[in-house]
Amino acid sequence: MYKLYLKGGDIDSVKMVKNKRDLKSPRRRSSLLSRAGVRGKLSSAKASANIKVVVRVRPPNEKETGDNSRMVVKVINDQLLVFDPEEDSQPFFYHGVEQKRRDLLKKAHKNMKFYFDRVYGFDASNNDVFETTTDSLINRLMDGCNCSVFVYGATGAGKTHTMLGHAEHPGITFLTMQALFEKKTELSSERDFELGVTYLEVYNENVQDLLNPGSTLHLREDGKYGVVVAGIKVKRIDASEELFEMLDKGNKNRTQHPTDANAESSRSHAVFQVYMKMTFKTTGQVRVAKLSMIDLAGSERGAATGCAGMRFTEGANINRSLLALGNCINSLAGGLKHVPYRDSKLTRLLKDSLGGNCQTIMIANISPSSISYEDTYNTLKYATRAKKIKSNVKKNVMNTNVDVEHYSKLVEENEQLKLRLEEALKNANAAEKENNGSNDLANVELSCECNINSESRTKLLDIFSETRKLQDRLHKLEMHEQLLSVRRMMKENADARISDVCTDTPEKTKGHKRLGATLERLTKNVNILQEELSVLQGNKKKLQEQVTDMLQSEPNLKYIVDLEGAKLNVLESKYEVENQVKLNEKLSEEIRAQGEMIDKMSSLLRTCYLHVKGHGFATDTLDKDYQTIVRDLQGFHTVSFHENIPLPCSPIAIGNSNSNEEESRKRKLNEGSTCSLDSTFVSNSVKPSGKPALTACAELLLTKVYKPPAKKVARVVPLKENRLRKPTAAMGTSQRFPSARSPCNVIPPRMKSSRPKD
Ligand SMILES: Nc1ncnc2c1ncn2[C@@H]1O[C@H](COP(=O)(O)OP(=O)(O)OP(=O)(O)O)[C@@H](O)[C@H]1O
Repeated sequence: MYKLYLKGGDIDSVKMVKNKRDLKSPRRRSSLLSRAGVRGKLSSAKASANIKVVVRVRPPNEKETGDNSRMVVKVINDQLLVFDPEEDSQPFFYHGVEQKRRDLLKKAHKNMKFYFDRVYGFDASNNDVFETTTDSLINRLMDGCNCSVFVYGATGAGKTHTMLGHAEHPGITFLTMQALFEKKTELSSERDFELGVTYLEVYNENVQDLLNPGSTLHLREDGKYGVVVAGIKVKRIDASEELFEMLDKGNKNRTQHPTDANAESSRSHAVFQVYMKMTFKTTGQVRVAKLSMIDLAGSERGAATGCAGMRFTEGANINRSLLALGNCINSLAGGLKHVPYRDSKLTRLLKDSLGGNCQTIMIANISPSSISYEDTYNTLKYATRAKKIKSNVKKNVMNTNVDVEHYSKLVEENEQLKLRLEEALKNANAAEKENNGSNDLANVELSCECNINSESRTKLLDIFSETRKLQDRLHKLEMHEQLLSVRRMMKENADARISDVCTDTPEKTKGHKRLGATLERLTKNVNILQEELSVLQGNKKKLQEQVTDMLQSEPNLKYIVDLEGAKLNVLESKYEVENQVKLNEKLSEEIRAQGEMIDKMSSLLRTCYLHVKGHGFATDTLDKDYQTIVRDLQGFHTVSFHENIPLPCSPIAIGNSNSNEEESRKRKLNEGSTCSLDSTFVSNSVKPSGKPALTACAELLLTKVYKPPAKKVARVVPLKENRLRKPTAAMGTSQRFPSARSPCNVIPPRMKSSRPKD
């Protein structure tokens, strides 16, 4: 029988479980064991493609060391653990005779073997976890790749301890940021860095900013960073020391309630994100990267927390979003095309961490005690499924204006090189003609001491001609794919808008279906194009290899290779610029359309607000939210690092609003404490007065800020008199429909003046 020799001892009796049949068939068991052995060796080679999954077993707490519980997790080595191991066999007597078989009255142990990229036992510190997980992400971030870490597990399993820790044992968030700052200092001579952080929670399907608590925030798709939270304030930090205080402050705002399992149970999903922009000082190349660190709420069953009422509903909501997360993990692991990210806010937020352009690490926390038997088992199964997810990591290198300039320079240089080489070849031809009176190119090359075989030359030129054709096709496909991806992103945004604006109406369902179908089609087309692209890239590579081989055997061909290579470079640069121009056109169109839509929405919002206010139904929160939107329309929408917005933000004049809140906001901006790094709709031109120019809709709202109507004395009107008249054709429009422009004229006097509470 196959045996596994591992550091922790001989474990050939342990099962590697895939499905229930594995437990029954000895043949399948042994084959699984051998496969497991192979997998152990291969895992590191595949780690970059798959989500890295690690498991941390926390030490038992006081309650768990009592008599009523036993340890159900045994760490065998740093990649393997056994769940519910068989206990050392105790002699079992029946009628005074020792039995060979075990006590049949006792429940069978699962004795399941689980492999992960890493397993941490009781002794592992936060620093150990950091060194073997997130430390490796720093270099990926510097390359411009998005990275995510999320901790998963039941309540009290040690998620917050791992993620945040405390002053003596800082968690991986702090340790990672510390390492990030060290790297930043190391690279500061070659790159300029801009760094901003956000900290938010998803509680009962609402997203809240933990650093600036206020109204609920919405999610949006962003071309650069994936899913971002619209309107969230990005806080600039310059040193890791500021971080602990900031996280502590954010944590105090986090929704926590004691449960039976944990006195300080976090009942929300907390997401800490770092946005980083790096500009290379020499080339001007820009890289952006996002690091997300997510502390998920407990995945326990309702019974484990002993919760009822509100807490039970809360638990149900937590489980719903974790269920959605589980469904996404299942779809991704199964390689399905449709992944239900939209089922919850949590999965929308984690979309790019799970299935997108992101290097992801999942840390599953478990308790070793039999008290948490079911939860631990579920967590281990969840983590095993997550291991199958593959992510697509690529570098976020932006083609900024600087890059376009760079390309134009390259085009120019290549053009010159091409001319020079053509000139050289012409001269060589002419010289050869003079000498031999022959037009034979082989002789021409002889004259310039190249000694090129004409057959090789023809072959080489054929290869280059083939490469040019491929290049042309590649360019067309790339352009198509790029535009399709942008369209897909826009459709996703439209889908998000429908979800936010409409209630569950047939129109919404219809709209959703339509958009869903378009999205599916676009995704399919993008995938087809990507496949074709990779085939073409492969062909191009083969041609390049052929050229390299020829060069090796005939170094004299170098002249031709240089000339043809230069031609190709020119072509490539031209295509790059063309792609960029097309993309810019498309994005400008989208921005224009969005601007128009915002104008319309602002107008409608104003009308609605005036009506609500006029009827006396406006609550303080509504007033505040309205003023916030007015301010936001000046240009704080999504998260991005805009070229013209300095960090920390320069003071921004806020139209004619002079409320206290406005003052405090200006003060904050002056201090540079918080900073919205974005400006999707901000107009960059600064008026001579130093005030930034506002968008049309912001101007509209600011100039027409609601002025409350003169107080009307409530008039008791006899019911008959107050009855609404049926509209007739003879009536003017203003009589039939309340006018948005003159709300006070049509608002009937209120019988009772009572301000509604929030
Ligand atoms: N590896 C560890 N070493 C020592 N103590 C730990 C470890 N992991 C967790 N603990 C302790 O266990 C308790 C519960 O941990 P923690 O609050 O991190 O759980 P949690 O999974 O975040 O729970 P919840 O989901 O309810 O917030 C804390 O008192 C914590 O200090």
